[in-house]
Amino acid sequence: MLETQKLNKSYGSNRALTDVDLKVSKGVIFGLLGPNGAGKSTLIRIINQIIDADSGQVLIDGKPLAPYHISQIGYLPEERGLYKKMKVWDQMIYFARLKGLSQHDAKTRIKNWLDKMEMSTWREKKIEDLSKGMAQKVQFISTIIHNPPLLILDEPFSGFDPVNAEIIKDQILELKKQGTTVILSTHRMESVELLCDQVAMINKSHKILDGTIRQVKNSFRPEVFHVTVENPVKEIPAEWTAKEDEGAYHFTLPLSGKRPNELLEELMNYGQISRFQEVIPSMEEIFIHQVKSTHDE
Ligand SMILES: Nc1ncnc2c1ncn2[C@@H]1O[C@H](COP(=O)(O)OP(=O)(O)OP(=O)(O)O)[C@@H](O)[C@H]1O
Repeated sequence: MLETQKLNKSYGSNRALTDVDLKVSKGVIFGLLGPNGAGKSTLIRIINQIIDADSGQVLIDGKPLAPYHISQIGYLPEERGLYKKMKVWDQMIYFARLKGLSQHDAKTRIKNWLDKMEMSTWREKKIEDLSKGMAQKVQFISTIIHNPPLLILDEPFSGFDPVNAEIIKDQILELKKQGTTVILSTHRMESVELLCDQVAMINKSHKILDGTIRQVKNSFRPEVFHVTVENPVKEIPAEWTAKEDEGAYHFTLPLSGKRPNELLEELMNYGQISRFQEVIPSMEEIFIHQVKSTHDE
């Protein structure tokens, strides 16, 4: 659906993107990750044709990025931009018409979305009278009202309480079900784990890793297992520093070159094994590890 090839961008002597190659498959939720100042917004602005890259190119469905692609992209920027004096309904009609919808389609879709987002009673309120979360909902609906095949969401959950964040999350999953490709830029790693199929991480203008969540996690497996032995029949070695709890011994062991089954077989000599579970790092742990290790270079 979207590909970037050797994208470069500098602001004066400040490099924001260095040879960034990305491939976003159709219909996936793609997490664009990276610490503050990594270059994510710059990349998003290039895809949205707000700024130009210094070199490299962006392809959408195999075609070089062009002005006609703008109508195919729904973009929720990090800095929200609504007209404070306008009423919710008028604001939405304005955005929908701007995206090329007929008056009739705009009205039908906005009504549906306001119902879905539990905002129907707010349609005559001015934006300035809304809470931050409500205004965020208005902006979210305005972003997706024209059913764009590509959605770019920059921190879509910021400003939402957990209940409303859940509503937005469900809507993003629903859009994915309908075939929308979503690029999600967020610092909330738990949302990334829940929502994303693929991720790419940018740090100091370079892409430092990418792949499916499973591939990324597999490449950071520490090859360590959590083990529990119930009522051991043999003394648990002291160096395993096991914690005892009512006859159950819990400890963590590295594979140390063995295959998991070999380790398990060895452990079975100690008694009933009620837990043998590989330690899989969270995306949060991987993020922190990667950012710190490139920082130390
Ligand atoms: N308009 C600008 N002029 C000069 N430098 C800029 C400009 N916009 C961004 N930069 C610089 O480019 C680099 C990348 O910034 P960018 O905003 O793309 O990062 P980001 O990953 O989106 O960060 P954040 O998570 O904080 O939003 C940073 O060093 C930033 O200071």
